[in-house]
Amino acid sequence: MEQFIKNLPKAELHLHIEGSFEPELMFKIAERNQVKIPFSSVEDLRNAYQFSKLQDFLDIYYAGANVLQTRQDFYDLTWAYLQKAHENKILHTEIFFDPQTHTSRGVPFQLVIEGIIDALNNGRKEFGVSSKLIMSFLRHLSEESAFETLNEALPYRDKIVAVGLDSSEKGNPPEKFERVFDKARELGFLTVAHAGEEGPSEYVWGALHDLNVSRIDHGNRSLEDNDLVALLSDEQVPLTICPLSNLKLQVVKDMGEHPLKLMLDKGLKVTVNSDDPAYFGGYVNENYLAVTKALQLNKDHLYRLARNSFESAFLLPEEKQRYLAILDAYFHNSNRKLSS
Ligand SMILES: Nc1ncnc2[nH]cnc12
Ligand SMILES: [Zn+2]
Repeated sequence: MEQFIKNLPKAELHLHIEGSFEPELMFKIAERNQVKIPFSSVEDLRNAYQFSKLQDFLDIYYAGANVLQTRQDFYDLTWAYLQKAHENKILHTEIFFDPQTHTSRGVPFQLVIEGIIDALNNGRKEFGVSSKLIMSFLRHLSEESAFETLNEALPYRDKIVAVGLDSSEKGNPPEKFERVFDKARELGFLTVAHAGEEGPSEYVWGALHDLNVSRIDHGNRSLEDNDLVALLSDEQVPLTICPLSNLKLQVVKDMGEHPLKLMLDKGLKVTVNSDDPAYFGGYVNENYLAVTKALQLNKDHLYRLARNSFESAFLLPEEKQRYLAILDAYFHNSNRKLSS
């Protein structure tokens, strides 16, 4: 099964580029920029990655991002992820970036996005990995700050497919950003939002109704509301599920209790993603493998998850068809080998 997952063609739809910042690269860039990290070694830093809730992680994640200062830094960060993506048989990836994490420290928006875009272009050229960029607003900050960020993005309108919403969920409901999301949609951006990770199922309703999202990031707590489950299933709203993230942030206590299989059984459009792989112990294949082992998933489940990932991507219908044909060929070939 490990081999089947390793070579399974897939898309990744929930990946924070700042969350792919591996300690080794963090130390290298810190040295280059002459910034001090309050840890004596890579191991020391990794040992600090013990979280009991989302906020524990966010505190260390924002501290780590402080090291990033130049266009080259953002290039190196994104390039390192794309190499992992290619190794994980990701054919298409949709990457979140959090501009406010950087602009609030005086790092210009332009330098952040241009470093990322350079690497994405190179990933397309070197690996054939296609990509989209999603600009995420930090929900613990104000509506005004989100509007400022949206304005800064305007020169890059054609490079950003969607806006998203992340950071501290509890106490920062989707409706806080209703007007910014209205404006973003008016400007032609698609919308997504983190909802129902730690926050209640009401936030998933809010993301759907107030922010008009095309996908829900996480959405685990949707299961607490049967009417919501019915709507998500009827409308086939994609959920970008992140199993290792859920375990590390104690959204689930044990992988055996992860609701992913239940969600599939309820007809929800579930995808598997890595969220912040440098902090949560694995890239997308490790996420597939962890749920496969803990929930006894079979190849049909895995095919369904990979299929959902392409179907839920912000790609043109003909691009999706091309990827789905690659996936189908892989799946049929692997079944043929099995029966011969
Ligand atoms: N899992 C997560 N939830 C909310 N905000 C995030 N930012 C990065 N990862 C996140
Ligand atoms: Zn996330």
